[in-house]
Amino acid sequence: MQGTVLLVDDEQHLISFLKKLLDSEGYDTKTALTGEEARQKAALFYPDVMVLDIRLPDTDGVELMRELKQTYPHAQYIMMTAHGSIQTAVESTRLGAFEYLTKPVEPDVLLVSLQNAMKARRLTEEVEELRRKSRLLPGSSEITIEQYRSPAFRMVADEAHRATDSDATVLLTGESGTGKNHLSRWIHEHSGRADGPFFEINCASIAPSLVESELFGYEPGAFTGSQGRKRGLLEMADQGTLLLDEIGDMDLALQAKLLTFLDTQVVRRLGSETNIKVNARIIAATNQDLEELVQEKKFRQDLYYRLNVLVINMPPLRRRTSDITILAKELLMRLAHEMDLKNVPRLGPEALGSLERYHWPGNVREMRNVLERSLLEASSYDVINHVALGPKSLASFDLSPVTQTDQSLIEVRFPEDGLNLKETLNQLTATLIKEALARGATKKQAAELLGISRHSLTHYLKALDINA
Ligand SMILES: Nc1ncnc2c1ncn2[C@@H]1O[C@H](COP(=O)(O)OP(=O)(O)OP(=O)(O)O)[C@@H](O)[C@H]1O
Repeated sequence: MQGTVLLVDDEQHLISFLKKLLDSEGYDTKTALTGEEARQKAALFYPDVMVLDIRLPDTDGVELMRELKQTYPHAQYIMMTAHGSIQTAVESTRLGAFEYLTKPVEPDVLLVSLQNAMKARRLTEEVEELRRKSRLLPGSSEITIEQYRSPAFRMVADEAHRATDSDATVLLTGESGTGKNHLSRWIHEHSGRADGPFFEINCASIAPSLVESELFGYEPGAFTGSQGRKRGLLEMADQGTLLLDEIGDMDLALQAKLLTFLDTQVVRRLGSETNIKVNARIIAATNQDLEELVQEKKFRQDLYYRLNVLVINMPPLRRRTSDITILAKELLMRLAHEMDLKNVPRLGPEALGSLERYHWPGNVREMRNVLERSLLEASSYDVINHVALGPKSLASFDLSPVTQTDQSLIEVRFPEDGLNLKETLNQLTATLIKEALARGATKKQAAELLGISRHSLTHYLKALDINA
């Protein structure tokens, strides 16, 4: 389809003739005989281009354009005028009309004008999209997940590939900063919807009532203070993807509305009776335990089941130690780009060792911050020899089971005569390493089980005096 056009003129025969002409050229053509009808049709169909007669029975065409432009600023407007009102038509271009045509309108002239207006319409959309992308994530089109080799992340990559092959709703879980948002973009950009829009909303950072109007949109007067008309993100994400970040924080009443949307793919703006069919893929993300929230009655069970179809669990960075070198390179590349550096800095062996030994409570986000700080503090931008890790480095050691399937707990015996943190953690590290050596046939496998590099394993064996 070429796009949606709204023709507004009170001459019924002219409108019928033009509609036939435009339909045959592949446009989705809507018509209106009055200003009031034009307002209603515009609200229903969001035309890309509106062709307005300057003289309408109930309103002045230029006034109508000025009004519509406020609600639909991205649409393009073509004015039609009889000879006597050319001055007014010229004035309309000053107010933002794309062009004016004099009556009787030549079909070819109208078609060329429409084609150009459609092009301009698409261009504004593309510029908007580019602006949005560059604001959100520089170089987002280069997101890659193939380079990460840790077993924990390979599982993620496999699931992500599965997600690109379907339109199913995806649930991304995992600690804060593990890259859920990042992965959702990858899924979008590698799915059949890559040419469609990607939008996101964080359900925790704005008030529940606002989340609802952002998602579903509204009509004038839908609630106190609502002015104008707004399309919701679900509508805007048509043919694309919408990320609902922090879904665990979504209000219960809104959860019910979301569930209805997922079942029907139909949206109704607040204050409207009209159903709008939307084809948007939903990715939901959370760092909370939704099952626990269901038990606490803070999350609807039916919605949980509905979301729990294609679940991708992002592993914390401390379980992806063998990815650290590559991830650090990737982050440095992005930082260098953002800081306009000529070369991408390298990491010295000592700095890399520190990154691998650290436990990353804030995950990838923390690593990015650490590298940024180190870059700012570095004396040269060629090699970073030192990374400035936070004081939390050891205190945040993860005591939960190493794999999801392995539910066995590790007991820590606290010394009676004091709680020496370093000693306790060393004891725990040694226990884990011995267990990994017993389970893995080779040192390489043991290192993989532990999620660390062979180099780090050798370091620990030596430092903790373990006989392999
Ligand atoms: N593979 C990656 N390569 C480069 N940067 C990454 C990667 N993964 C995550 N990041 C960066 O790390 C930061 C945190 O990632 P992201 O926002 O995706 O995490 P999140 O899990 O969605 O966090 P939260 O739960 O707090 O919303 C972002 O700056 C993101 O660009």
